[in-house]
Amino acid sequence: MTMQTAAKIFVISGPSGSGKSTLLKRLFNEYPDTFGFSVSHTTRKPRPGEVNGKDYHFVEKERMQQEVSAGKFIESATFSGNMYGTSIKSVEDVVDSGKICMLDIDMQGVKSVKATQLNPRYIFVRPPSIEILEQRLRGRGTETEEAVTARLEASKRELEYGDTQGAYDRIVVNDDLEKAYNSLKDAIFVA
Ligand SMILES: Nc1ncnc2c1ncn2[C@@H]1O[C@H](COP(=O)(O)OP(=O)(O)OP(=O)(O)O)[C@@H](O)[C@H]1O
Repeated sequence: MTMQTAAKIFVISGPSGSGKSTLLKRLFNEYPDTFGFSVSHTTRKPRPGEVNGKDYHFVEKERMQQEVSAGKFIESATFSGNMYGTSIKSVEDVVDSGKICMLDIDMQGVKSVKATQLNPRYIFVRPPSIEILEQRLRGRGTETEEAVTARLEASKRELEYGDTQGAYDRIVVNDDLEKAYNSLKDAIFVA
């Protein structure tokens, strides 16, 4: 059975630790052929086994800088000297391949997508509270104390924006995972 979706592109946003990856992982597992992620660009060198156009679009720094300046990217950032980013075209490529594109991006990315013609549906993944968000971030054990503090600080702005009228089409509260997952599917699929 093929199910109809409410859009061809979904933006999934929310504070770090709110559960975006957890929910998307479940979705991709349950519907392995329906959804896709866009392929990011990077200026770092490919690692052995990495395939250009599949793992990343590997590009020269000068070219990527030009394309970022030309507004061809939804988001871009530099980590330890290497640029990373999501181009508008990489999102369109997923749709052209017949898949529904899932974009996991932050608030700045959301604002940037809103300035494009992509016309996605916007879903906000909200933690039940800042306290629980903090517990989960610490529980994940992937961040230094400094990074946890920075993410919690950023989450305040993310939550504020999430509460802004019209910022998102749907809010998924990630308290009980099962309920949150059903609420996500409800936002994606058309009955
Ligand atoms: N409903 C839930 N109940 C309890 N724990 C949860 C729930 N959802 C997610 N978690 C846990 O919270 C942590 C953060 O979740 P996850 O990594 O999916 O967040 P994220 O929004 O993708 O974060 P980031 O933006 O940093 O990638 C993980 O350890 C995950 O297992």
